[in-house]
Parts: sequence; structure tokens; C-alpha cells
Amino acid sequence: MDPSAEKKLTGLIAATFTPFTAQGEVNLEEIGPYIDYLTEKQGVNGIFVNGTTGESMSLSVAERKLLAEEWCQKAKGKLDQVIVHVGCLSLKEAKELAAHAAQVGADAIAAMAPFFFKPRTAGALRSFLQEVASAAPTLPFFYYHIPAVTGVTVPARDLLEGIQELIPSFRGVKFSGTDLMDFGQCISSSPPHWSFLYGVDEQLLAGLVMGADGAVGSTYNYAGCHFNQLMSALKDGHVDQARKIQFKMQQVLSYAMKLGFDVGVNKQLMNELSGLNLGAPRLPVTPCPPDAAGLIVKKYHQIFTDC
Ligand SMILES: CC(=O)N[C@H](C=O)[C@@H](O)[C@H](O)[C@H](O)CO
Ligand SMILES: CC(=O)C(=O)O
Repeated sequence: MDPSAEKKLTGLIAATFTPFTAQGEVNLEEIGPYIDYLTEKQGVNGIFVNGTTGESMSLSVAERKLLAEEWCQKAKGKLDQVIVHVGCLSLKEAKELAAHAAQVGADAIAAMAPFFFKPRTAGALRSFLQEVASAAPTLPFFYYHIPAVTGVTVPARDLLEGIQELIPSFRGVKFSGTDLMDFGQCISSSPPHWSFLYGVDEQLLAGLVMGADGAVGSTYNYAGCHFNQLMSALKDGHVDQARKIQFKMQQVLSYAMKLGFDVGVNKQLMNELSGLNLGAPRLPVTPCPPDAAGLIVKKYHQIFTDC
């Protein structure tokens, strides 16, 4: 297929939380209602599953497969995009997950850099990703750049050099870094059919201005409606209005950060704002301290009075 004829990834993509039961087992029952909440209440039509927010690295391969399959199945006819994150420390497991994602009907896959033995050069990281992508050659492949979490500091622009020849299915980057010069250089040096998804919700506006096609993030789970307004405002040329929404979200998140914002707090925020029951996180992430989420929800409602 001619890649330039493919549709680019645009709009908001929620990085989903993994629902757990009270016993700490994966809870597949919540996935259907979760998808309905995203589409009906947030206007979000894409998901990025088993990523950072989904605690992928704390899950077994078997659990990741169960989740990928259920998300893909329940998303059918409801969501435009299901991107399955397949990154692992073990190349063998990452390939197994990539092949599985293709089997269960994912729209795309992504992988972050391995972070125990870290690739020290762009070449080493490219070779690792090439192997992962080769296990699912028909699926669009995205590199998930998240240096603050992986500690892999290879600039994304260096990784992209010559990558299309090595990985024919390569289609772009989910860029969860704050280095906007690196991001800009990725975009300005890339073919037009690749998609760039920005992943730092606190500064999405800057990412969009730099040229992001869309966004992947955790806060789009419960604040998608506001970020949709931000994106439309920017599209219509109302930068001041877009900036107002971004500043409001920064206020909520900086307040949350003072209260120890992490996946545990974030998950509880989602529980309280959505009414879904996604449970607590899995260790080593600790459960949200009592009251923290409640205080953030209160702040959120003070700052955002619509949707
Ligand atoms: C480190 C991390 O989880 N980053 C997420 C995505 O990449 C973001 O969506 C953040 O959760 C969000 O920007 C809030 O800090
Ligand atoms: C936020 C994000 O993209 C992730 O959870 O992987």
C-alpha cells in the first residue's frame, strides 16, 4: 500500500489506565463502560493501551495480551484508533506482544526504549525497534519517546535517521519529552505521512504549535473535553483562548503535583471524575493517599466549570 495515502493520526488519544479488581487482578469488565465514557463524555476516539499510565511494565505478558484483546474487541465500531504499546525489556517478549497485537486487530503498535540495559546509541535503539516492528510488519509502528521515565536520552531526531529503510512500517513518534527543539527537528526532517503525537499534556499547546498532529496523554481520560476545546480554538486561530485552557490545566496539574501526583493519584482522580471503578494501582505504585484525589477534584471543578 502507498503509505502517503494512509490517514494520519490526529486528535486526542487517551493513555488508558488498567482496571484492577479489589484483589489486584486485571478487571476486563470495566473496559466496555470505560470506552463508552471516553466517547460519550470526553469526545475522545482513540486509545493508547498498556503504556505508562496502564502500568504495562508491572503486568505479566499474559495480562498484557488479555488486555490488548479486550480493548481491541470492545473498541470495534466505537473508536477510530487502538494503539497497543508492546515495549518490554526482553526483545523476545516485545516481539510476542507485537505479533499478538496484530492478531487481535490493533490499529497500530508502539514501543519505548528498554531501560535496564539501555541502548547507548541511536543505532542500537533502531536495531531493537526494527526487530520489534518486524514481528508485526502490517501494523503502523510508533516509537514511544519518554526519556524522563526510561532514562534513554538518545535524541528522537537521531533515532529517525534512516529508520524508514530499516522499518518499512515506521509511521511516527509519540513524543513524551519536553525538548521542543528535538520535537521540532523530528517534524521538520520527516516525511509528511508520519504522525507526531505529543505526550506532555501540561504543554500540549506548545507541541501543537510546533507541529504535532495529535496527542496521547493520561489526562485526556477525564479532561478530554477541555483539551478538545483547546485544539479547536487553536485550529480556528484563537490562540489566546487555547492558552487560557492550557493555563487552567497547568493550574490543576501543578496543584496535583504538590499533592504527589503519580499513576496512583491519577487513577483515583479518574475513578472520582468518571464514576468508573478502575481500582488501585499495582505495587510498586502505591495507592492514592486519602483525600489527595478529593482535593484535586475540588480544585478541578473550581477551575473548570463547564463539561
Ligand atoms: C510520564 C507520563 O505518564 N506521561 C504521560 C504521557 O506520556 C502524560 O500524559 C502525563 O501523565 C501528563 O502529562 C501529566 O503529567
Ligand atoms: C501517557 C502515555 O502516553 C502513557 O501512559 O503511556
